[in-house]
This record gives sequence, structure tokens and C-alpha cells, in this order.
Amino acid sequence: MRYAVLVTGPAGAGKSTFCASIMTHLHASRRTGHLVNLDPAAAPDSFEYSPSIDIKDLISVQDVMNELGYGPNGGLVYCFEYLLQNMDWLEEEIGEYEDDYLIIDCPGQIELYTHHPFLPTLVKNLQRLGMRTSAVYLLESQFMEDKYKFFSGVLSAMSAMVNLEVPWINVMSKMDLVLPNPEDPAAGGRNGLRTRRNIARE
Ligand SMILES: Nc1nc2c(ncn2[C@@H]2O[C@H](COP(=O)(O)OP(=O)(O)OP(=O)(O)O)[C@@H](O)[C@H]2O)c(=O)[nH]1
Repeated sequence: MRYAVLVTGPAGAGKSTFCASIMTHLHASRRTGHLVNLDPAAAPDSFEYSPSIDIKDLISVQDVMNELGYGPNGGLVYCFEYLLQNMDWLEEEIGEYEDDYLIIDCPGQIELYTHHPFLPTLVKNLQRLGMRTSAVYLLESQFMEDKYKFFSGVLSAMSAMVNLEVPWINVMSKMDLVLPNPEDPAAGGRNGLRTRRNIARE
């Protein structure tokens, strides 16, 4: 059985960091995991584990910008449409792996999750190849310090979940950056967590 985990979320939410942690966990538990990079604009030094499959071997934003004169956003959309037209490339690359976990580092453009056909088409192709596919959506936990940001983040996560229709886990990233709530007398513990009362008998 083959498994795919789409690691999704807005730009800078911590997707690549999360992918590296999952890869370390898979290696530690003696399972075979492969990193797949689907971000055509990713810098080569942004990966702790080098990707086994990399969209940049097919097409990169830099090539599109240089050769077709597109800007960075138009270049990205062009790359995804190019991949959609060349799904056989991805199938060939994936074909080599059996009984493995593919950890798919997705790009951070939020419109890809809400109204572009790229990810839903990718999911259908993975399922057609017999891969059990699920998704993780990362949201920066600092968003919960501001109700408007939090509401907007939660709605974008729900919109992406409804769009992709696969088993889904929302993950709040960067918990170490959450500030304690100054109005909460019990706050003051690390990461905004409530301090634990010492209930041990003297
Ligand atoms: N403090 C803190 N920083 C983190 C954590 N996770 C990621 N970061 C930092 O956040 C920044 C962005 O992390 P990435 O993993 O590159 O995020 P990404 O979602 O892959 O970014 P894009 O690919 O550009 O969309 C980096 O500087 C990371 O070091 C975390 O748990 N805590």
C-alpha cells in the first residue's frame, strides 16, 4: 500500500519544516518516506531532506520568467497548469515507489487550495494510482491572538478541506511564538500555556 500526505497551508506557515519533521519521524520508526516538492519556486536550500521527486525537474518559475517573460505569480500559475498537462511525468516518477509514504510539500499560494483545479486534480490522480491520500493544513498559531486573523485562517482551512475532499488534519504551527495572555492570571507558562498548579502534598 502506498500513502501520500499533502502538506498544505499559506505561505510561510511552516510546511517545509513540518515535512522535515515527518521525514525524521518516518526514518526513526523505520518506514520509508520520500519528500516530494511541488513548489516550482522553492529555493534549493529550503529542504532539510533532498526531494526524491521535484517539480523543478519538470519546470521552474525561474525558467518560465526567463523564457516567457511572466511575472512571479503568472509564472507559478503557468507551472501548475503545465504540470496538470503533464501528469504522466508525475505518474512515472511516483511509479517507482511501493509501500512508501510520499510527503508532498505543496506551494503556499492560497488560491491553489480554494479555487484552482490543480490540487483536486492531483488528488484524483494520486487516488487513481491507488495511493491512500490525506492532507495536513498548517495554520500559524499566532493567528489565535487576533480573532479576525483566526477566523479568516479557519475559514481558509475549511474551504481547502471542502475543495480537496480527503481525510484532513488541521495543525497549528509555531506554538513556541504564541505570547501569554496578560489578562489571564494563570498565564505565564511557556508558549502561552496555563501554568500547571502544583497539587502535590508537601
Ligand atoms: N519559531 C518557529 N519558527 C518556525 C516553526 N516552523 C517553521 N518556522 C520558521 O518559519 C519560517 C517558514 O517556515 P517554512 O517551513 O519554510 O514554511 P513554508 O510554509 O514551507 O514556507 P513557503 O514554502 O514559503 O510557503 C522559517 O524561517 C522556519 O524556520 C516553528 O515551529 N517555530
